[in-house]
Amino acid sequence: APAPLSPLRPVASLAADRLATADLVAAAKWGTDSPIDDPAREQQVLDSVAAQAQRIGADPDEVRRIFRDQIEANKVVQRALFARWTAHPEQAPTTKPDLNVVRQTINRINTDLVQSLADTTPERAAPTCDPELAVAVVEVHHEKHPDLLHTAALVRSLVSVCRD
Ligand SMILES: O=C(O)C(=O)C[C@]1(C(=O)O)C=C[C@@H](O)C=C1
Repeated sequence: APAPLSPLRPVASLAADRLATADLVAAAKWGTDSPIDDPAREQQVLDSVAAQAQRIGADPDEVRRIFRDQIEANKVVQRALFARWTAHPEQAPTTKPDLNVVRQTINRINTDLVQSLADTTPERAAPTCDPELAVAVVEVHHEKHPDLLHTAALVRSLVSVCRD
């Protein structure tokens, strides 16, 4: 019989999907005046996920904190890619995605991630949360085989998932 999946796998999996969008965001911004940091967009993301959390009975402050980490991790990937493309211009992207389209994808992932956080409220409060989250990260690493940068950023994005 297959081993049971970590209950936190959907959370880790969606966080990984969200981080995969950082490559597209970076490509959209590369060579333009749009900075990696967009405080107005961050505020919009945080207000929107907090409102959704409120509607579905999750803790809005906790969801806000977790999404601050999601955004921070996204910027870690974007900054690393900018540094790589600056040092190795031949690796820079040759096509530029539409940032608004990428943000629509991010919005959909945000919605699913808030739902997964709400669904795992008891697991995230349990003393088993840290080991289960570690297992989930390994499972996602094996499933999606992200590179080291994205796996390191994934770990960064999940630091507030386990409640106290
Ligand atoms: O939408 C962007 O411009 C992004 O870079 C993505 C993102 C996010 O993770 O949601 C990250 C950094 C920006 O400051 C704003 C939002």
